[in-house]
Amino acid sequence: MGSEHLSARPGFVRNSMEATMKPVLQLSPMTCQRIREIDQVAMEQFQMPGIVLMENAGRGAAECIHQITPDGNVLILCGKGNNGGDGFTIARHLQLAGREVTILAMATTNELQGDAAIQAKIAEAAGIQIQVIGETDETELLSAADVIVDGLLGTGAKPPLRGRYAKVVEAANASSAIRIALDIPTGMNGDTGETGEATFRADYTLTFAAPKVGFEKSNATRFTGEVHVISIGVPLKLLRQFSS
Ligand SMILES: NC(=O)C1=CN([C@@H]2O[C@H](COP(=O)(O)OP(=O)(O)OC[C@H]3O[C@@H](n4cnc5c(N)ncnc54)[C@H](O)[C@@H]3O)[C@@H](O)[C@H]2O)[C@@H](O)CC1
Ligand SMILES: [K+]
Repeated sequence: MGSEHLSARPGFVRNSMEATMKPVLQLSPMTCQRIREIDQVAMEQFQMPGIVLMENAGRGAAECIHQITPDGNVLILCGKGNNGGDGFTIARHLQLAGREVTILAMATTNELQGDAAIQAKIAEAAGIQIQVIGETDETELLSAADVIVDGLLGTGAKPPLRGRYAKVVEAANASSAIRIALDIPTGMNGDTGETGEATFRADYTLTFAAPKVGFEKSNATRFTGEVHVISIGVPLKLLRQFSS
């Protein structure tokens, strides 16, 4: 029986956000350092490899993006670290959901390391279109996008933005696309909420594990937009250790 008949059956749970499980415990806002301790404890005490955390983060963020913007083409900006790794992961899950996805990477795949390099290689093998900054007309890509996802910098970076990051952020802000930031809007200090001259102005920020304390500072919401917390799949016992 084709799937089209399934959805006609009463009570059929459509494959939507409601079907996604949410942790029973929401963590209060934390500093970037405290968040990185969660990742460390998850890896060292709970034997969770970093790539598993990244896969959970990326899949959860992709589901949320697909819910917020059910259609339109998606341009994912990927930095050189694990924030970029999340972007490569998201690309695969959105493609799987039938979305048209393009990646604009700040570095070539062989310049990446660790979990980000793994996710980038998987995206390459999956045939996802990856354009590298400087080797493509990024303004054309940015102006053609319906949705722009900011996977440039997360908890591992502090403004002011170096190199081409500021130019890409300003071009993204000038576009008419819906803007979604991963973890922290690039250009914002996650602990203080301070923003440099170039800060990604997000309509939504999908932040991992817990909100960042900087999001509560004055005028931070101008750059975070609506904040959604995305689970990275760490055990409830770990969340309990970190909930004040
Ligand atoms: N296992 C984990 O640690 C997980 C981390 N996650 C993601 O990983 C992110 C943290 O990743 P990283 O620690 O690799 O750091 P980021 O990816 O935030 O940034 C680090 C990279 O940015 C560059 N950089 C730093 N400051 C800069 C500046 N001012 N201008 C330009 N470039 C700058 C650094 O050279 C480095 O290449 C989180 O924000 C989250 O998105 C999630 O995947 C959840 C799991
Ligand atoms: K970001």
